[in-house]
Order: sequence, then C-alpha cells, then structure tokens
Amino acid sequence: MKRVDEHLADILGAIRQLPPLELALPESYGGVLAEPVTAPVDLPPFDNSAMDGYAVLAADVAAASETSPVTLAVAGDIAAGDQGAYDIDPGRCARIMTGAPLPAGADAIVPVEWTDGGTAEVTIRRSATPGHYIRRAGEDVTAGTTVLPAGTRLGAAQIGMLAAVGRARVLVRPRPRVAVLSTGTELVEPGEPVGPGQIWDSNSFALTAAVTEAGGVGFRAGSVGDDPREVLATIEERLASADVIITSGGVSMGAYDVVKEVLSGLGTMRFEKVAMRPGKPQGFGLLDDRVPVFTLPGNPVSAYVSFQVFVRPALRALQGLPPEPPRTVRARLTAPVTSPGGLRHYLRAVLSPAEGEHHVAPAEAQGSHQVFALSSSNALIVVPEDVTDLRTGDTVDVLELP
Ligand SMILES: Nc1nc2c(c(=O)[nH]1)N[C@H]1C(S)=C(S)[C@@H](COP(=O)(O)OP(=O)(O)OC[C@H]3O[C@@H](n4cnc5c(N)ncnc54)[C@H](O)[C@@H]3O)O[C@H]1N2
Ligand code: MOO
Ligand SMILES: [Mg+2]
Repeated sequence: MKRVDEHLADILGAIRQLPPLELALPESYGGVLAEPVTAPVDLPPFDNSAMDGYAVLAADVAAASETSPVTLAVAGDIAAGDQGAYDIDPGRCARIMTGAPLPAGADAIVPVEWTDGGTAEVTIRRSATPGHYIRRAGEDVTAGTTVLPAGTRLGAAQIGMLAAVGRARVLVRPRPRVAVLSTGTELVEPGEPVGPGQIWDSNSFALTAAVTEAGGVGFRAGSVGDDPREVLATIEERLASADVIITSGGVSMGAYDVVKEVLSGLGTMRFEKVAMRPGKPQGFGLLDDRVPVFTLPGNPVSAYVSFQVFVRPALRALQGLPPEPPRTVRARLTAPVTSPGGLRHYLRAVLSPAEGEHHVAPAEAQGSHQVFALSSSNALIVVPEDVTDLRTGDTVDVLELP
C-alpha cells in the first residue's frame, strides 16, 4: 500500500496555483494577494485631531488650570471633511471634531471635557503642550511603503488596509471553488423521508462545510445514484465552473462502485490503496489538465479524515500558500489504544488541556461509519505506521480538528 506522505506529496506535486484574478474588494476576501500593495499617500494623509475639542496654540493654554482657567475666542467649527478654513492666532481657537484637519497655526488639541464647551468663546481649565492629541500625517504609513506583500491572505483587517490606501480592486489568487458530489443510490436528501435501505446524505454537507473551514468556497453538487452515466455527466458538468471537484463513495471493491469505474483512465486519475485508517481507498488526478479531482471513500468518517489529510493542504497549495503550520500537539493518552500496524491510524478523540500538558481520550467508537464519535471529537490521535500498542500515559501526536 502507498504511504500517506507519498500520496500527499503526489497530490501537492500535481497541483498548479490558480491564476490570479482582479477582484473588487468585497469579492477578494480569503484570496491571496498576487501583487504587493504599496500606499500611494501618507496615512493619515494630513495632520488631524484625535479628539472632539478645540484646536489651540499650546502657548495660549500653557498656564491654564482649574484655579486659573484661560478663555479664548472661538473662530468657528471644523468638522471631519472640512478643509481647515481658519488660521489660529494668539487668543483664538477653533472648535474641532475627531478626524478634522488641523487648522493652520494650531499646535495642540484640548478635549472638550477640559472646557466649558463654549461656541463663541471657550474657557479652558487644563494646559496642553505642543502636539497634544494631534495625529500626524504619515504616522501610520508613509507614501511608498509596502503595506501588504504578495502572498498575503486577505482577511478583514487586510481588506480594510486595501480600502484605506484607496484600492478598489486587487489581484488575488481567489479562494478555490470546490464542487462536492455524493454518490450512492441509497442516499436521500435530509428533510426527505427515508425508505427501507436508505440513509440521509451527510458527506456532501460535511465536505462542503470542510471546504469553508479550509478557506475555499464549497458548492454542493448534491448526490447522484450509482449510475455510471449520471456520475460522469455530473462531474463533467462541474469541470467548467469548479477549481476542484470532490466526490465521496464508489471507490472501493463493490459491484456498484461506479466512481472508480467511470473515472479510471480519464486525465491523470489514479485509484490507490493508501496505508491509513480510515480512508484506505483513495482516488486523485487532474481532469482537463487543470481540475484536481479527489474521489474520497464513502464512509463518512473516512471521507472527513481524507479531506483533512489530503484536500485541506491541496486547497492551500492552489492559492500558493505555504503548508499550514502543524496543528499537531503532544498529549498523554487516558486509555490504551491498539493499531494494526503497517498503516497510519487516525483515532477520533477528545483533547483537553491539563496542568502543564494535554490529555487525550480516544473515543470508544472507531468505526468509519460512526459519525457520532466524530462529531463528539475535537482531535485525531495519529498512531504511526510502526506502532501497534500504546498504553495509558503514553505520549502521542494529536491533530487538532478545525
Ligand atoms: N471488499 C472490500 N470492501 C470494502 C473495502 C475493501 O477493501 N474491500 N474497503 C472498505 C473501506 S475501508 C471503505 S472506506 C469503503 C469505501 O467505500 P466506497 O468509497 O466504495 O463507498 P460506498 O461503497 O459508496 O459507501 C460506503 C459506505 O458509506 C456510506 N455512504 C456513502 N456515501 C455517503 C454519504 N454521502 N452520506 C452518508 N453515508 C454515505 C454508504 O452508505 C456505505 O455504508 O469500502 C469498504 N468496503
Ligand atoms: O478506509 Mo475505510 O476508510 O477504513 O472505512
Ligand atoms: Mg463501495
């Protein structure tokens, strides 16, 4: 059987980065910058007030105190968006709002709380020194600074940065669009009644959500029965609009395992047994020279674990992102586990922080159909290929689930 690392390396070796697209900012979320972005102007672009108050000459208020307040004439108001129409001379000030440009001559801001709030004249009860509550032009960013290097993933703060330097559109490798298809004649849409022998489709929902968790855009392509023509037609239909296709089911040894049947020989598709549990039967390849296709095993826990191990890293690679920092922690087993050896065993488990170290409790139910044990877990214990027996108190690698 093929080793997990070898299969992952083959997948990552086949992945080509998505071509950059110019997107409007609202569409760019989760994209990875394909250009460095520099600030065309200083930020702030002009000296402005950090407080609602009065723009003054610091020298005028240098001696102001509770016991000997200073009274100044108020020339007028400067709101944010105004152009700073007043010149501040000795004895005069202007009422100013947060973000409004500092008027010529003024060199300090007195917050309104230190005054009587007057509009024709104002009495000031505390002193201020030059520069007080003034936000200087360029103190955040100077013009020409690279504010976001190429390769940055755009989250809320980065999109805010782009808008703050005036960018409306940006070149990014977008979040991969991933079509998710369940296969199986036994599958029924949740919400519909199930008849004898039928079950509700859970994989297409779980995998679409896993795509979102991994930074992609998932689309459910629904579920199709084990009909070769229908399966092939649905996959072909998605090739034009998807960057990645994920199927579940139909890749093992069964008489109706049609995914393997219809995709074998197409593009670079290969179907292999990977030395892991769950998730042994795997298929991967490129169709149309472009679209990575993952055919994951149908058992729900197998499909989910396969996604975490193989698809999640591939989605990052499509955007040109470096491999994710390890989500593995070392933890002490609270119960013994056994493993067949010769394969990597991913055991569903609950990881909890304890004093100075993590503890991990393996779930009792480890069947690849047992979704309850998976939904009650927050981690996978990773038992290496060469280990068969672990005792309570042994330290193991644990992969935290997203
Ligand atoms: N003779 C052998 N039989 C099996 C082997 C083997 O090596 N030799 N491997 C087993 C392993 S391991 C796995 S994993 C499964 C993989 O099966 P398939 O990928 O062919 O998937 P199906 O046969 O279509 O379904 C398997 C199982 O999963 C349920 N399923 C499928 N899709 C969904 C879905 N969308 N939502 C919920 N449940 C789903 C399906 O009803 C079956 O119970 O093969 C073993 N057999
Ligand atoms: O490999 Mo299957 O995925 O163990 O149930
Ligand atoms: Mg099967």
